[in-house]
Amino acid sequence: MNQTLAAQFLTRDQVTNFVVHEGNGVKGLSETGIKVLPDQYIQPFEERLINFHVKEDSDESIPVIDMSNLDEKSVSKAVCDAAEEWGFFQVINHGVSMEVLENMKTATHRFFGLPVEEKRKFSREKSLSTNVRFGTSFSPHAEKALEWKDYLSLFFVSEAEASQLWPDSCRSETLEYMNETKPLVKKLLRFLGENLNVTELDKTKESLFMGSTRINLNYYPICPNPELTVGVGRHSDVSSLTILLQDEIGGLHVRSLTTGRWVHVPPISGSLVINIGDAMQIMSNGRYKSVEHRVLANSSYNRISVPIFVNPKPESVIGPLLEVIENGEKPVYRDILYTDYVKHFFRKAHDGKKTIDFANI
Ligand SMILES: COc1cc(/C=C/C(=O)SCCNC(=O)CCNC(=O)[C@H](O)C(C)(C)COP(=O)(O)OP(=O)(O)OC[C@H]2O[C@@H](n3cnc4c(N)ncnc43)[C@H](O)[C@@H]2OP(=O)(O)O)ccc1O
Ligand SMILES: O=C(O)CCC(=O)C(=O)O
Ligand SMILES: [Fe+2]
Repeated sequence: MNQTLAAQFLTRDQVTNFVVHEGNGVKGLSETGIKVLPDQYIQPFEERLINFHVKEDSDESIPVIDMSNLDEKSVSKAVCDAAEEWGFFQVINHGVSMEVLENMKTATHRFFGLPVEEKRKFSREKSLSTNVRFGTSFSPHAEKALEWKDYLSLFFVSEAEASQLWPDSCRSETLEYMNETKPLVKKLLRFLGENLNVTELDKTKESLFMGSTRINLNYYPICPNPELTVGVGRHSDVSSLTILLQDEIGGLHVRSLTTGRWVHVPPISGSLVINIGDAMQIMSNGRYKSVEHRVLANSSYNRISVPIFVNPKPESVIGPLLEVIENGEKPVYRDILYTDYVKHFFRKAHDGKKTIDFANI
């Protein structure tokens, strides 16, 4: 342990205890004013990549799609092309009001600004339900190097359950954000489905594409040595589709499928970032891509983001859709129980695109 940190925390275990077990999170650690990153946050060289293969001034960028374009066919084509070529895009004029988005960001800051004793009520150890979880990093028990991020993860069951279990400080704003994005989610899924010969988003398809929802409130505090660590390590989401609200700080990077380079996702005021998740890659038999992404830490600003993970129902069996393989296409994934897939994801550290190997034939 280095000299500066030793003045505040004597051992590595004391840091882990303070951050993970006492529930102070990396926000608490950052607010002690530490000047040097504790050892357990130091990522292996190849995972840091701060200047390596990152081209800020690159002519490569994820598509920005204007959802208000009256030519629905061209919007649908842009969405499906982006899902195939990038797995990521931003949408503007998407129908979710600026007020709802701003309220969500304010509520996120309000939750993380609560005293530790209040946030700890939602920790894995204390939470009244596994559907509500306040934590840090991704999977601290499984990780060799921790991530510089705290989160509140909310699995939606019903408004009644949310009113019992979700924190007062952010409940109504989160529910409103979730409800207001639903028409956008349905439209995107309709476009993606039609392109796969799924003619209607009926009850069966709704349950497969959007049968469950998880919302995470992410907090990335100021980091003393961002070049040595990550906010979130390389991963792909296990969702069907993720809708992400980010603030104006930036830091999200996406791996380009054409060049392999890391491309920054620049914050655009009022926009939402959309990405394809593993479940959709599997159901489309690999046509839509669930792409690796990661978040850099930074030394100047606290950053927040709020992803809505739109998922199959946990008890759904997912595999390449009949509509996709009935024309003779060879299935490249097997059928799996979605909840088994998600458990596999949560039980290991982030490892890029490896989760989907679980579904390989
Ligand atoms: C957190 O930082 C993240 C998160 C992400 C997430 C990206 C996504 O795409 S999330 C989409 C998730 N999908 C769903 O929520 C679908 C439906 N849900 C389920 O199938 C289940 O709720 C479940 C998530 C599988 C949990 O099932 P349960 O019966 O409660 O099983 P457990 O035994 O309690 O949990 C299994 C295993 O996972 C760990 N875990 C569960 N939930 C979370 C969570 N929200 N955050 C972290 N870890 C979680 C749990 O601890 C268990 O592990 P053990 O080691 O204890 O066995 C992307 C990037 C991020 O940085
Ligand atoms: O914070 C971000 O911009 C992205 C977070 C993310 O990838 C996730 O929570 O799955
Ligand atoms: Fe993600």
